[in-house]
Amino acid sequence: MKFSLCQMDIVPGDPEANRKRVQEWIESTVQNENPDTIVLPEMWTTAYTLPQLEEIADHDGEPSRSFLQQLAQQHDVNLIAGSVANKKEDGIYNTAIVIDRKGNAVYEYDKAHLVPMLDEPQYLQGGKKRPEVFELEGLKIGLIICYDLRFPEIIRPLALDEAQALFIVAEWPEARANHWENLQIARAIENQMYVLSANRIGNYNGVEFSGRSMVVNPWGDVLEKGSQHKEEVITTTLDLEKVKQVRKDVPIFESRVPHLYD
Ligand SMILES: O=C(O)CCC(=O)C(=O)O
Repeated sequence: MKFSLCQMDIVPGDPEANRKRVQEWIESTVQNENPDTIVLPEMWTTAYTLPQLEEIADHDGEPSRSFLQQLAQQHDVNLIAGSVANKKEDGIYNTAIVIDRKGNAVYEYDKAHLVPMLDEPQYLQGGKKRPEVFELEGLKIGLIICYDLRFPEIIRPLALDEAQALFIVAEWPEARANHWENLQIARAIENQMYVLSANRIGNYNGVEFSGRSMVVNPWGDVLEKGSQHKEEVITTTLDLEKVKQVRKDVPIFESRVPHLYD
């Protein structure tokens, strides 16, 4: 399966403008790269305009879900469609959305860990469920949102449930770019799976975002890395034999001692 990771800038607080941009990104990515799956960054409808979210967040995933379903179907492409600010009954969540190429809503996940450094806990609710493995065309996938990357506790169960690739949708700041890069490599090595990420670029409210969207193989080799400042599309294919091979060569899942871990 061929994946295109969209390393975009985001217009703060203007979902309509961002939907227009995402539509253009999807159209040009399909035309230029012909991927099976396109990946978008975190909170791409609004960016981190937290005090405005009461007015501009989606309601129960709409209109983003329908907008993405229509685009996926029209362009015959799966969408790991980043995340959006999403108002539900008890507050606003940071919700990741996955749509398949037929326009089916395959999976949604509310970001579990809220970032104190960006004041998320003041404005958002943390997701109540851990991420689960879902499938796109036979590939077993885990999906997390940005700060979740710091919590191996929620990523290990995805590997134990046979995920072959972990996707990270993000707005990770430049100030902690070394954590961004090294944690992705660590998660790939310790879980012996591909790690692919789509991070935003640009600035908002004095925070510079770090780009550097990545593709890391299950051995921990960085196969692709976006630049720091430029909008770009990174396209890659995955060799699933590599997951099997690494798990065979260093059989950590057979060496685990679960009763020591509680
Ligand atoms: O963990 C970090 O340093 C950044 C996390 C973040 O920016 C986010 O989750 O949006």
